[in-house]
Amino acid sequence: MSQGRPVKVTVTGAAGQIGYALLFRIASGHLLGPDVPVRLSLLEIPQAVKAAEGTAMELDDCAFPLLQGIDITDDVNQAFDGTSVGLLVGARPRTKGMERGDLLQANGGIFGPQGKAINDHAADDVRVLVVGNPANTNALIAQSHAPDVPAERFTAMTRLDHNRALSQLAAKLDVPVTAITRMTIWGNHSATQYPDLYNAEVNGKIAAEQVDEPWLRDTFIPTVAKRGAAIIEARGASSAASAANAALNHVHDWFNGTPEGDWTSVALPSDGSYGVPEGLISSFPAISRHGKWEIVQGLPLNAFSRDRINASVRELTEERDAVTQLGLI
Ligand SMILES: NC(=O)c1ccc[n+]([C@@H]2O[C@H](COP(=O)([O-])OP(=O)(O)OC[C@H]3O[C@@H](n4cnc5c(N)ncnc54)[C@H](O)[C@@H]3O)[C@@H](O)[C@H]2O)c1
Ligand SMILES: O=C(O)C[C@H](O)C(=O)O
Repeated sequence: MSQGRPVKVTVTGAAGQIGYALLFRIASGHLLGPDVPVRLSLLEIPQAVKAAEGTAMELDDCAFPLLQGIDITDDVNQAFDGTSVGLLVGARPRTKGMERGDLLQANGGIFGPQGKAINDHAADDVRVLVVGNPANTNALIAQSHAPDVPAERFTAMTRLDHNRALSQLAAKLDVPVTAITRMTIWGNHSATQYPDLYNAEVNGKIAAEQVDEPWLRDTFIPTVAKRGAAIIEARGASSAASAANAALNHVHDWFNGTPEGDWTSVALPSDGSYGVPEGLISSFPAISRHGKWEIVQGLPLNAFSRDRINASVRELTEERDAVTQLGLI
């Protein structure tokens, strides 16, 4: 039986691919838990509101016990009024031949107004996941417009990369994904991301010691880092269901905690950890305790790892400078 007051969850881009893969699972309890009622607030651009209404009709037709209302709007302030969870998905996806950073001009302008609306209208406990690409820098744009909201409540999604790394390593070693712990995606959700097998473990032993180095460096890392482009090549469109799944994993763990002795990957505003410049939204190993992400401290980084992380952080710094030049933060 669903208990208590519903948690308001705002999803932008509700009429899009990811939105369609996400909303029914949120209403089924996969976001916050099987006993947490939700109220959905769907934000779309005016010309897509009718499509969002169609999705809402289907949500109604599922008669979900946990779904206690759906609001649909093109008004950003109304969309975030009283919201506790913001899933900022609405943004243009890249197409074949583009890098995610090429979307900065097209999408960057979306996230400032949404950050301000969150600042002015969201609930005090609001937590935000930015999915729209380039996700890390779009999260920085949104966060920079919400000075009254603790910075760490703004995150960007690298959980899809994290899940991809688990899947690739499991296939290589012919183990279930549940045999793998302590996986980390460092840096930017881009081709410079660094999936770290020197701290990951398979059946309790360091992963890097169980694979050959050429495979690790020349196959595993590029396969994970460029998986988004491979999906676009194969599907003719960017990832949707796997992205929605990762968004659900991210928020579910944020609210419910990460497993004891393990961690996940979250792009968070840096506090200077691991030499990542303060304020950059970069992916770190993170645990969730009492609804708060904490960066896992003290992991050893060899020279190779350090170089890879530095390269991705350099890209994030360049993106931050670019959006500053554009007046977006
Ligand atoms: N971070 C990740 O791991 C990850 C994974 C997959 C996709 N993505 C990104 O997620 C975004 C959405 O992907 P998609 O496949 O759903 O795209 P899509 O084109 O299918 O849907 C995007 C939706 O956003 C809406 N939208 C555009 N501007 C908006 C605004 N200002 N407010 C509200 N809604 C707005 C559009 O009308 C559209 O319905 C893309 O930028 C894509 O690159 C990120
Ligand atoms: O690669 C993309 O453009 C979509 C998304 O960021 C992904 O990683 O699948």
